[in-house]
Amino acid sequence: MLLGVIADDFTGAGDIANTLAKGLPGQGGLVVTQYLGVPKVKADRSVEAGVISLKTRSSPVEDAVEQSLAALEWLRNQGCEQFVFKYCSTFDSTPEGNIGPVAEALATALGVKGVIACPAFPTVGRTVHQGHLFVQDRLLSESSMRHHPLTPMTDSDIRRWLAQQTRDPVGLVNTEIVRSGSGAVRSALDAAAADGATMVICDASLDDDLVTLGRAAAGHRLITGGSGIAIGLPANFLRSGKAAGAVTAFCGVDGPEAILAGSCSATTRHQIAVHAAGHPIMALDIDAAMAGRLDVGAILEFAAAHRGNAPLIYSSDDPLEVERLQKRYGREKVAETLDDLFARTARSLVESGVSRLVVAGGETSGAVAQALDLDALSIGPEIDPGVPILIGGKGRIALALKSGNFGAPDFFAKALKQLQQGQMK
Ligand SMILES: Nc1ncnc2c1ncn2[C@@H]1O[C@H](COP(=O)(O)OP(=O)(O)OP(=O)(O)O)[C@@H](O)[C@H]1O
Ligand SMILES: O=C(O)[C@@H](O)C(=O)CO
Repeated sequence: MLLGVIADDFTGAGDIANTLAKGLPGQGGLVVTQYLGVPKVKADRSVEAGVISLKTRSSPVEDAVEQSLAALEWLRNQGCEQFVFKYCSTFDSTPEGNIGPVAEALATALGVKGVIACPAFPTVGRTVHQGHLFVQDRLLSESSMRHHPLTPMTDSDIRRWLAQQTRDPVGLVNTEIVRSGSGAVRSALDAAAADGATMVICDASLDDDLVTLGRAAAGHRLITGGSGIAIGLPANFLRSGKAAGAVTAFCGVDGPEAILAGSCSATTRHQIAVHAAGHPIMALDIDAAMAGRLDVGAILEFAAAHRGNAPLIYSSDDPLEVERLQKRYGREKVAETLDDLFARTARSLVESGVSRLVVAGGETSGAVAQALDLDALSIGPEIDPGVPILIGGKGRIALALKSGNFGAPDFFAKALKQLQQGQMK
């Protein structure tokens, strides 16, 4: 294994696994495996990039640091020479963490400073200018991320946001330097390190900027960012002859299906509305769930009754209703109860024969994937930007774990079809 990725959520892990497997057009990517949690056994020797999915984005800081260091240790033991800490392209975090504390702990363990921090993912409209993060044509703090249930993003100046979470000062490499080439970026990172910065926000608004950053990162022990930061990394390993690259055949999975949505993002709620126009949907009663009165049996009956017609079960709601529930029961308690509900539902669905499962939301996907005990997933073709088909488990389950904000309006129906049909990549 050459490259090790520590991802702070499960959908983000799939996102970067997809980027590494694809590589640059015409150049190809790496042989990638996505692990669910820190594996207990050694990796297969064929794996060139290992992506460890953690569920640490919203966990207490100390837990996030401990789990990330455990992941680093395992990846080091597999021989990795470079490590990526993958977080969200909308920089999901709170003033306490977890991006800053985890990144500084990894940097200390690896003995490095002047580390790239770049959440940009231009394909889905996330760009960084003078250290400010944009979602399409809006500043992050003016996008729907302002109302995120767990990590409301109220400051677009991610240098200032990150500085609240870090011990060391945070540096900036702006667009002018990035457009001057990888040599200029390397010098700027060295200068920031000499000034004491561990984390250095790097501007990027085009894939070409990310390719430049990727080239500048060749030989760096640690890189941090969204999946975009990985665009240029496979080429470094292919160019040096260390990696042979990936050619993978993928066959679809034919079997019963279900869709679970816990994301409350505007994108997911729109996708649910589009799906509802032609398919059965079931809204979960959160008050009943909080009172322990929500029966998984009723969800299974709904899924079984609508087998073949893409049944969707969701908790997703608008910001006002989310706020009401969080005020009434407490944010953590709601998240814990819904994670548990989705986990039990997914396990029962798979036990009842479901073998194609689409899940919306990083926390929700984490709860589901952990409940299914899948260990390692292979990466299939991309459904929409940032969302690959994933295959795993003894019974061969096909999954699409969708980040809350990703996917076209008709994502749910399209994903189920692609999980079934498969295609060569
Ligand atoms: N009706 C609801 N009321 C309150 N909270 C909810 C409701 N439905 C879901 N939630 C909470 O919202 C959170 C959604 O997080 P999740 O990571 O699954 O989606 P997301 O943040 O949109 O996705 P991503 O992390 O991929 O961007 C979960 O913690 C879930 O418990
Ligand atoms: O970077 C992103 O936006 C996604 O991969 C993600 O992490 C959402 O959970």
